[in-house]
Amino acid sequence: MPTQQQDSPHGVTATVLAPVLSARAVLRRFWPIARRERRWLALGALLLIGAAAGDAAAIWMFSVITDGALTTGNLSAFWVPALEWVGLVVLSGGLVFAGHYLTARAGERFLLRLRDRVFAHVQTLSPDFLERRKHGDLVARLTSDVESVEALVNSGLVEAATSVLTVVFFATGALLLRWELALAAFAAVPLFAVVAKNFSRRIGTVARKERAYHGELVSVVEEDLANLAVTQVYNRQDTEKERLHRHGLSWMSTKLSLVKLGALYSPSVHLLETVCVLSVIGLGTWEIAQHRMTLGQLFAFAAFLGYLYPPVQSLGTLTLTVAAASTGSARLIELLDARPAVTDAPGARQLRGARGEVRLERISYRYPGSPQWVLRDFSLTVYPGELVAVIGASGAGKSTIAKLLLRFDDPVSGTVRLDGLDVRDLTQHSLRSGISLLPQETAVFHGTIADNIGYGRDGATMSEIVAAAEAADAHAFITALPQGYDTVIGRNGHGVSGGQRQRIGIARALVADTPVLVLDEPTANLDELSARRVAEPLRRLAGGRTTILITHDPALAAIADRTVVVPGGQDPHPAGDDPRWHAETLRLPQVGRPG
Ligand SMILES: Nc1ncnc2c1ncn2[C@@H]1O[C@H](COP(=O)(O)OP(=O)(O)OP(=O)(O)O)[C@@H](O)[C@H]1O
Repeated sequence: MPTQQQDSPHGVTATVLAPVLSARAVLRRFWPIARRERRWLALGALLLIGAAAGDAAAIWMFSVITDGALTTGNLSAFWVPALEWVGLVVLSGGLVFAGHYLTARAGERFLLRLRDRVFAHVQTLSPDFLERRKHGDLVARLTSDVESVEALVNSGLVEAATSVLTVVFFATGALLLRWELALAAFAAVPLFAVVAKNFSRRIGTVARKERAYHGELVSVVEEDLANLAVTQVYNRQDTEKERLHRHGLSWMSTKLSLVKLGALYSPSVHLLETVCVLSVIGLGTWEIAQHRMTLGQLFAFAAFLGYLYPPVQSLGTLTLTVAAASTGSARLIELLDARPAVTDAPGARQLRGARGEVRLERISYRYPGSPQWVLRDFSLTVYPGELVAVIGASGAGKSTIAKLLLRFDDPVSGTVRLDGLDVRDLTQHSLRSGISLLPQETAVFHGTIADNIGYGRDGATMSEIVAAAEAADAHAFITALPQGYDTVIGRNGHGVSGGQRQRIGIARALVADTPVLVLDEPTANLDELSARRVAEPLRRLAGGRTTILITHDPALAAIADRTVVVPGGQDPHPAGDDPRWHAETLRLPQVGRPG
């Protein structure tokens, strides 16, 4: 299935529309998720159908009052049917209320479950897969596309059921009153169907464009907000404003096309409806003149038709809902069908109490879709408690080693072992419970500093958080903040410096307290002073743990027990011309415990 957007090598984004799916395909795929809601949907639909039956009976009362009281002037014939009529209105009002509430509740619960399910699936996908996507487009899929599926699977189905049965009630009423006239009126129904089909086809095409443009717009907003500082530094506000405006214009024009089609649909159907009702009144007048019908019956007949056409119209509108839902569903299915790069093997084992021996055995790896080998026959053993610096040219594959160890993907050949166990035989959850990763820039969530440090381990206590912050040399700066550990930091670590953010990351890793630690260029984004300040906490963090320290910084590499070079990459010398790299360090063996 094609993706919604594809980036050309030149960075120009082409919009690729979602494929067309039939209503049946959408239902087959998503109906199982509505399983728990089915009885509530059925009950809601039954109540709404009951309300429609109440309305049909009320119309009958109208005919009784017209013929019994109105045309004869007999007031005593008015009260009983009038009271019955009021009773019916109260009853169907109650049924409408309960029916709408139940179906809406079922719809919302379906929405919640579908969104949870899609998000849970997204969490199984590799970070590389998600990085290739535009985040804004993923956001659109998890929000508005999920809603469009709900509109079909729940509300749509209930509407279809109630509309069909409502049509049956009012059609039966009309047939019972005067079947010849009723058949003449029904002759118009195929006309409604033709109009609805025509509109739904056109709306379907525009809706697919609208969804795609919406995804693009959300992506641009997301990217612009994330990169606001760069925009301001390079004075590119106008460029970004113009870009957002352009995407906004595309979305606006497709939305207006949708509105135009929707707005044209209603009057077209209304015109059709008026012509039908007038033809029936004309025919009915003739029937009255022939004494085959009373005035009350003609009024009731016209009322039945008045109630009959709206559900016919809403069945037509439903085809428009299907068109929109088809687009949203296709985009969700594309995401749901994306297979995770790795899954737990059947019978995968739990890793418990790891000692922390890491062994890469003749690993070869290339990224999916890339012809280029990143690692060829690469081997490395890191013994429990050992701190090994991994260096190499840019692009040599150092970070790739970290990804393979954390099992974001599996090597094409070779084996990654933890404590002698092939990581493919372990559950991903238990494997990752044994390894912490400290990247170039610590990711922070919108929340307090305490929450961000405690993120390392579910259930971490405040005293553990404070102890970790002390060991990470973060306690002093945290307590100097007016709110201390309760200071809220934004998603981008707003309010704390790069070095402080890394120390929060170190504290988080200390809280996690895993036997294996991967430090992926932890000082790369820091100035020399901050980098030096972080070195000691890093040493404390690494103490007693198996640590792989990926770095370009010779001073930081000096804290390692030994250094390993990853061959390849773009730079002929792993550390450039920096004389601080000790030639002998670079020649240390890659496999085997150092003497
Ligand atoms: N998701 C990806 N898809 C395709 N190729 C990738 C991906 N990530 C990295 N690469 C490529 O794999 C190679 C190794 O990347 P990696 O990030 O492991 O290098 P590195 O040694 O850590 O580099 P640096 O020191 O610059 O961080 C590079 O050529 C890179 O372009």
